[in-house]
Amino acid sequence: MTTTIGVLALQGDVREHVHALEAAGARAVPVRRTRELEAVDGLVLPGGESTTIDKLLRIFELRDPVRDAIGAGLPVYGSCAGMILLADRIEGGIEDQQTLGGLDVTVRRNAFGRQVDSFEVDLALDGVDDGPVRSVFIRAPWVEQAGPDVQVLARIPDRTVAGAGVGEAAGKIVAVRSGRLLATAFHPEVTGDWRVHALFVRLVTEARRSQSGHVRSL
Ligand SMILES: NC(=O)CC[C@H](N)C(=O)O
Repeated sequence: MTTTIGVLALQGDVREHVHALEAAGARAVPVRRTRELEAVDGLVLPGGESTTIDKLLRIFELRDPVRDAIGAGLPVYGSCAGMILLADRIEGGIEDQQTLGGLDVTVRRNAFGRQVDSFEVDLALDGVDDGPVRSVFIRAPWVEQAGPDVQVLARIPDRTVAGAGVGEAAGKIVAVRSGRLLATAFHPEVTGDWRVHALFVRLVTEARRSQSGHVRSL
């Protein structure tokens, strides 16, 4: 059976993730309702605006169901705003901004500066073979602090990039994994290189297999 992955479709670049997931071999469906959430093997939280997605999650009454699903072990990949939503702690959020949480990291929102400070860079990513990944940062966060169980997959290289505050950015963590949660500060869905999505599809497929194995062994 094909792995089905939902893309939270409240705001952000939903279409790009649907396309990337399908190119990486999964079936991809938009998720706006609880019953749609219940039908997926994994979920992508897209790039966009974390403050808006946070508000819409509450309006659509999806915040608690998504939090519960994460707590129950649903594999989730967050890209940019999605990384912010997965973080347990946030710096630079607006008043009352909440995250879904699950990932033991502190993210700094808009860490690289403003929209004009957006940039691209080639990153070596742990778990992704065949060379560096072209990584697009658009008003991106970085991970300020990661807990002991969080695996760092990529950091900003020393020689770097255009834009304000970049000296400070060298060495910052921009991709992490913890159990079934994966997050990148950048947007692999816009580059035509589907290796990060393929990594997530593998993670979801393995989680599904180990679950059905578990059910069989009961
Ligand atoms: N490209 C993005 O997803 C930008 C994230 C945005 N700055 C936020 O705070 O949500």
